[in-house]
Amino acid sequence: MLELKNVTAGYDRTQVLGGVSLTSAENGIAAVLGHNGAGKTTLLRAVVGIIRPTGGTITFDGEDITQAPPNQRVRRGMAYVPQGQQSFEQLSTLENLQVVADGRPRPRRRQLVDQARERFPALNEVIDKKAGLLSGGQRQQLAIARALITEPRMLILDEPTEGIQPSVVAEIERTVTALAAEDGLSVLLAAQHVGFALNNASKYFVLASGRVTSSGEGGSGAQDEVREAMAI
Ligand SMILES: Nc1ncnc2c1ncn2[C@@H]1O[C@H](COP(=O)(O)OP(=O)(O)OP(=O)(O)O)[C@@H](O)[C@H]1O
Repeated sequence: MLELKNVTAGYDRTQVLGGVSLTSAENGIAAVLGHNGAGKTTLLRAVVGIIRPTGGTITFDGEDITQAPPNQRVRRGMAYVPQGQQSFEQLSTLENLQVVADGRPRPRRRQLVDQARERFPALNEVIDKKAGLLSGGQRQQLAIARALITEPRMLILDEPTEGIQPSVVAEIERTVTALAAEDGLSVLLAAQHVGFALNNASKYFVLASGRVTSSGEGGSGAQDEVREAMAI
């Protein structure tokens, strides 16, 4: 579905990605693993079009989208949840969901909001609370729920469980796994911590200094190789 070939990208004169090639997992999770500063966020930004590659190609469903603007990528079915759980802080949880639903065809809006709430039942407990008053875990769930309302085919998550309390982490992990397994979403997940991302991934890519240094099939069997590649 998503394929990167030899992608180089960075900021002004700083090259961060030094020629990255990878392919996503069809109906599964592709995990991009790497330490702080390895280039994971930069890679996801290039995928969603926030920064343009300086070289290489990105194709999505066989179409070259290397230079396509972000809105075109969204229309093609990408949904990006950046690190930091952004939402409208002054709006309630429900209003945050409805704002996204307003961009969908009218007859589907209600159903899309309901489905997102079913995926993240914890949101129902804070449905009228302002998003700015939610916990980090609740905000992360809201951010993913908002992304789901756009009915994506590919969900792109940047460190979705970073800095979140462990009980909520497990819930987010369960839901992300279910979205891939049951809803057939392709998930591209950037993570620093190997455990969940690797165990539930169909494939993994270790990124170090903007290059893929190790890749293979996911699952617990790959732990040793990944830990060695990441020197942990
Ligand atoms: N807006 C920017 N302008 C210039 N350099 C940047 C910018 N954003 C990131 N960088 C640099 O790019 C490199 C890779 O950062 P990136 O955020 O992609 O890594 P990461 O693997 O996602 O790490 P983290 O987990 O800390 O976000 C770092 O050296 C960082 O300083």
